[in-house]
Amino acid sequence: MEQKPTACLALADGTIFYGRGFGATGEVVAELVFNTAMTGYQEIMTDPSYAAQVVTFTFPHIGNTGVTPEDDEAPDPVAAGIVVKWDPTEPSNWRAASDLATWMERRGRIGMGGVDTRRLTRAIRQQGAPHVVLAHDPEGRFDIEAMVARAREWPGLVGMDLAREVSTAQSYRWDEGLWRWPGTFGSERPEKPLRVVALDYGAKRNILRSLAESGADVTVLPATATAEEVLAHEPDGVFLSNGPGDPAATGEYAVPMIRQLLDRDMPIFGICLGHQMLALALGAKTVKMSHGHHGANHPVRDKETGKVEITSMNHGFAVDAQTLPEGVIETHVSLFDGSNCGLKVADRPVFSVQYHPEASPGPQDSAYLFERFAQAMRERRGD
Ligand SMILES: NC(=O)CC[C@H](N)C(=O)O
Repeated sequence: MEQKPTACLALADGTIFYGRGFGATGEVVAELVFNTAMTGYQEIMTDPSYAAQVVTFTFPHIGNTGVTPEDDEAPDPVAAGIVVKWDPTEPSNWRAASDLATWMERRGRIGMGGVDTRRLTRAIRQQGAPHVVLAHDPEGRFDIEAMVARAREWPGLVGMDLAREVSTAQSYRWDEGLWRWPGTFGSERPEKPLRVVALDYGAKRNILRSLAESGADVTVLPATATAEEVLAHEPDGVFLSNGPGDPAATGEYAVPMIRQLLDRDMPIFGICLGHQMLALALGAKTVKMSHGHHGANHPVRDKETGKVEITSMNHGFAVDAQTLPEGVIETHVSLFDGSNCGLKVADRPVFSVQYHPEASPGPQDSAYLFERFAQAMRERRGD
């Protein structure tokens, strides 16, 4: 006998997908994106950049390795829900502290299995990332009309400021301990660590970890910190993190703050949302992409060396390279669609990338960027 569907995904254009629910019950409205990574579902779901987004994975087996707190990029999953091909099975992994469905249930995240994710991904590619309602009800009661209407009425991510919502409320020192993640200088702290202020717009832990591994003492400040508050820490450099939502919607706090930092000779490094906000502060514009880039094997060309990096990506907005002002150089481009993937300010230690060099999940080709930032700070300090 056919099982009654216990989960339902309604797209704003009226397309309906049915499946089996797992994780939490309830309903969420969000943007739907597809991610092509074959591993790293936990890092993806806990990446705060996925706020207000439901993720469908093109890889069919999600949940096989369970979840472990060590792989969290934030204390809780942030993606609004996930849609997968096969129902998650019992994990087969000695590191697993929980299975995916139980973890999602405890943390209020909805999952839906048994979906033709190829068809769904094709729909996303054709129409752009759609607005959707994802619902899980063990009784299988779905008010389809109301769900479609809710998806239609949802305003979407353009103009949505989410960075300050997911940011830390209090400043803190990143102190996970290098003994746990020995990096380029082993388990020893450097004698005179570089002082980095990291603005948290939804920062992933592995970015803070990577900064620490490159020899930095990292202080994390809330998204709305002022330039005075940043400079009060006497940093050797300032890091602008990844994060959710529309970069242009941070124009009231982040962009003017970054402009003030640019007036100093301060080394600045930005990743993803940080890259986009830096571009805005420099006078460029950002645009919403059709369905964005979400995966762990995106090729990017370094325009200066010609070298190709395989990168991890997660973004739905992009910097419009045509709008970069004089003196700001495009350093990296996507080999998928030619979109901007990096910039630097000529003759200044200010640079940023659209992709994720912290490789969590994903390849480590771009780890050199953390060292480049450290080098820029050492030079400025005269080490
Ligand atoms: N990972 C990120 O920082 C994403 C940046 C921005 N929210 C975007 O979708 O483009």
